[in-house]
Amino acid sequence: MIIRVAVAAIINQDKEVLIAKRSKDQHQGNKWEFPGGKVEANETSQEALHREIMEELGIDIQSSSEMTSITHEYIEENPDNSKTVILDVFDVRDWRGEPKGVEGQPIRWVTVSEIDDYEFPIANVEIVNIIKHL
Ligand SMILES: Nc1nc2c([nH]c(=O)n2[C@@H]2O[C@H](COP(=O)(O)OP(=O)(O)OP(=O)(O)O)[C@@H](O)[C@H]2O)c(=O)[nH]1
Ligand SMILES: [Mg+2]
Repeated sequence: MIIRVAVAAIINQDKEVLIAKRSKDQHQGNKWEFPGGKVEANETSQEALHREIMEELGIDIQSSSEMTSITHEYIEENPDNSKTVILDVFDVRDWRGEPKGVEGQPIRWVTVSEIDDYEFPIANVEIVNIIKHL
């Protein structure tokens, strides 16, 4: 199974990035993530980004730019549960509204020097590296 995912590196004027905690029942549960979700059929990654960020954080992205795209294969003990994710990552600096954990998920603004204190899915290593060097 291959799934395409649109994710946002939302960066504020203090150069902090917004992270959210995945619930324990989700894939890669209890880890921190960059908000976003699966791209649906008949939707571009950017459209999915805007939709997911409104659903999860209640903010309206005004502009976004492509940051990177990462392909990662999660291999599970049960091969039926293995999946390849393609993360289309966007740099977001401009939005309307105040981000909230609409789905009850904890959210946090973190600085580059704090980011290593948080555990992310392995596929996110490259994203974290890019953010550190912005
Ligand atoms: N949102 C998000 N998903 C990530 C990240 N890194 C990463 O490997 N993923 C993987 O991407 C996949 C899809 O993300 P998701 O669970 O947010 O999808 P979604 O919002 O549509 O969720 P849903 O299926 O509950 O409706 C998951 O398997 C998740 O583990 C990340 O930083 N952010
Ligand atoms: Mg999601």
